[in-house]
Amino acid sequence: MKGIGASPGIAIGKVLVKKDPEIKIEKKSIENVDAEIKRLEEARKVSKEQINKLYEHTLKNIGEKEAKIFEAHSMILDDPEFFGQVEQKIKSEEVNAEFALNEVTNNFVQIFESMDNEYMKERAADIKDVSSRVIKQLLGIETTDLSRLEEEVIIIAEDLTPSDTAQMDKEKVLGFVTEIGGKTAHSAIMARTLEIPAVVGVEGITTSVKNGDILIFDGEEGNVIVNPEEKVIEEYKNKKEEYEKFRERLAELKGAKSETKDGFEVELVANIGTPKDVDGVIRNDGEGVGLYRTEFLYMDRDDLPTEDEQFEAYKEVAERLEGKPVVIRTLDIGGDKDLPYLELPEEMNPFLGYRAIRLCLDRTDIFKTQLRALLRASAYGNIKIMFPMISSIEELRQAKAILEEVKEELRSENVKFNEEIEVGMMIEIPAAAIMSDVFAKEVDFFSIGTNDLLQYTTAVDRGNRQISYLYNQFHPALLRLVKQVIDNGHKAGIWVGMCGEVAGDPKLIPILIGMGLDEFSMSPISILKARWIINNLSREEMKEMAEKVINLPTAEEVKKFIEENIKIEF
Ligand SMILES: C=C(OP(=O)(O)O)C(=O)O
Ligand SMILES: [Mg+2]
Repeated sequence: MKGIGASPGIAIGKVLVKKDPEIKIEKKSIENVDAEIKRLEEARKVSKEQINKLYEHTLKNIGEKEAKIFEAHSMILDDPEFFGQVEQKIKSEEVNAEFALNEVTNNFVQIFESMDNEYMKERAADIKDVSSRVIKQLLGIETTDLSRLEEEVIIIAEDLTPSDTAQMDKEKVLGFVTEIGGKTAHSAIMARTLEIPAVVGVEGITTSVKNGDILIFDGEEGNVIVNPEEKVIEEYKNKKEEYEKFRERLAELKGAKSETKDGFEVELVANIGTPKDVDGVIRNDGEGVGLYRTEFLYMDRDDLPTEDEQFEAYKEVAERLEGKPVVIRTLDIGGDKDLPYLELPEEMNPFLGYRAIRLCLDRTDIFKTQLRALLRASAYGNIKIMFPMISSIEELRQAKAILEEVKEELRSENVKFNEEIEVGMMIEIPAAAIMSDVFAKEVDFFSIGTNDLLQYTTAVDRGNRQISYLYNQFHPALLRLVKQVIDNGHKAGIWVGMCGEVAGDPKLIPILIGMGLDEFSMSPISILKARWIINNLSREEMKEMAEKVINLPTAEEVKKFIEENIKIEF
């Protein structure tokens, strides 16, 4: 089977299908009401222990914010109103506990879901989650608990939610394969951060394998082989060994310069989502952070993060990077990244809607709080501020004006910050790329966001599997825009980086070197390989290659040209 390679590495092992079993709840009349209530109490107690363990595991391995979800679950389990109603039903109707619990759950869920409020709808999901945990306990149904695995496995699932990936026991999970998702899906980004091999977008995988089957997959190529012959297993074992040797060789590049054979030096930096991801940046010798996606600070919680909470997170990253550059992007919410508690209106075209800088310029309370936190943290390291989704000069000027207001506020309060802080913008909307000569005069740097720039340039939804064949990073239209942005930036004397997935694409890195890109920002796990590639290139030769490539008519031809003409021996 074939999917999209989402996180490099080869996995060989036993399958564990993460499927939630079908739950059938029958109504039964019972004679001993007290015994039934006791049975419910018992199931609640075990569920409580499970949730506490999940909380501890998440707190220790992921973070406080991610653990909060289990705190909420625990509170539901302790809710006297909710469980009081369940007991009442068992008593008055003399019915079994699972039936009573299910009925009460349905009532609550219906009420919450009918409210025109995203936040309450989310709470309905929490209640369902907790209730189904207790019901499974009552029925003796086992579910796959990804944080407590008995043996090493490859996880197969329809999709993995952030809390699934958060719970995973990295020691036992050899990798995962999902039906849903593309290279930029949350689960894919998470896999790369955890450095676990993964393939996404494999249609039909959950029904074609069963627990205990042997599976092989290649997280780079996206190949998945079910129950392979001994010969194939041997072949992949060798491949895996080679890959591991390759990673060891790459490890020797720690501390080396990121420069071409003819001395063109670039910066190889990392994309991160949380302060915890800095571990991976340091482990992989990142030369800084080129994109800190601050959305995650705002997600999976019930209210906005305070200025101090944000300050602590930004400061931690800046300090741990010890003076290396840290580009922090202001809130890029909306599109596929929802914040239920903001109660954003439903939109026909969320990717073209009220989001990112548009939302921030409207909700200046949210924006200013973040800018205050960013500026305060800038006193502790080399922070640069970056605005997402800029489509017009007016937006950029407005954002900068608000930043100036906040600076003035801090000055009047005698709060220290870096007066020289660099301010840049993402180039991820075609209008910004086309106008980059104008924008370049008003910012300190550009960072090209190819994930969105490709989506908007080709009008192809980056997450839609049905048309994913059209979402092609080799599209010459994208490459022409990239070249134009780099040239315009350089003409105005500013540096140009890239933080979309293209920056870490082994086939396109040589072309970007040819175009003169200054900074490459990617998943930490891709950094050393990128350094290897760059160390083996000649800038002069790549200049010519880039020239040729942007004059080819199709993505297919671009890819073929690169494969045939740029050979890098690993
Ligand atoms: C880096 C980008 O931002 P995000 O993936 O967070 O939209 C991009 O659009 O390329
Ligand atoms: Mg983007």
